[in-house]
Amino acid sequence: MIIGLTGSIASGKSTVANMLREKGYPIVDADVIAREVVESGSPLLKKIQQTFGEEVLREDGTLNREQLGALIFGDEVKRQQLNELMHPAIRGRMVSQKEDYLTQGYQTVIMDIPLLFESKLQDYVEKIVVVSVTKQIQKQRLMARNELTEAEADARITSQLDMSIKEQGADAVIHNNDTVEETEKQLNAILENWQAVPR
Ligand SMILES: CC(C)(COP(=O)(O)OP(=O)(O)OC[C@H]1O[C@@H](n2cnc3c(N)ncnc32)[C@H](O)[C@@H]1O)[C@@H](O)C(=O)NCCC(=O)NCCS
Ligand SMILES: Nc1ncnc2c1ncn2[C@@H]1O[C@H](COP(=O)(O)OP(=O)(O)OP(=O)(O)O)[C@@H](O)[C@H]1O
Repeated sequence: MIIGLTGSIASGKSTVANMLREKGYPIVDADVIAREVVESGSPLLKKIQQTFGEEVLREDGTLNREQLGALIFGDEVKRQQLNELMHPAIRGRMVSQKEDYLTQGYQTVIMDIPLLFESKLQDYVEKIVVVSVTKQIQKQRLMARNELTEAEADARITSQLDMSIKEQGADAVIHNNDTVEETEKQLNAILENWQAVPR
């Protein structure tokens, strides 16, 4: 079974993915792949530099993530430009990692894809779990984790689809407003219900 794990920024996807990893499920992580495809010296990083300017590179030639984030969150046109450059490469690697895990004999593969709904990737998975939080908790956790101002946090939150739309498209919703223990209980119930074993 291919399970898509999604939610909104700072809703708790990585927290849930880590629980799944500990239980032995293989995880395809779109955010990790998004870092790999722009490694220093990669053709994609060169294209990003040509599109957005020298300032998105650090002196050592690596991507300046804060700088690129400041450019694209809050500027819809630039964000779409970046998506068009990066998403085909990210999708290709996600699919090949998933195939590798299936070949290795795993019965369930988790695809952690923050933009699953925004990028219309529903057909890449069989079941969708949405990790949801209230707007207030989401903003608090995002500001704390990324050391962002309220305006910066708002720009990131509004660059994604509303949580209620994601919940409507989900096969199961995990409400991550309480303790991580409460979140894990909800996760366990879903896995049991779907009889989703790693191997
Ligand atoms: C702009 C970048 C460099 C900022 O890096 P930074 O380290 O600050 O953030 P990080 O990569 O950890 O992403 C954090 C979260 O931001 C959100 N996010 C990232 N990119 C986007 C985007 N293009 N549109 C909307 N939300 C996004 C996701 O919820 C993601 O989980 C980076 O997010 C990026 O390369 N984005 C484009 C690739 C992409 O779409 N990634 C999302 C998963 S496919
Ligand atoms: N139940 C919880 N209680 C308290 N803090 C939590 C809880 N769940 C997650 N957090 C914290 O909230 C922040 C966001 O969680 P996490 O990184 O798992 O979200 P994410 O959805 O993966 O984020 P992103 O979309 O940015 O990758 C982290 O700092 C995490 O430690």
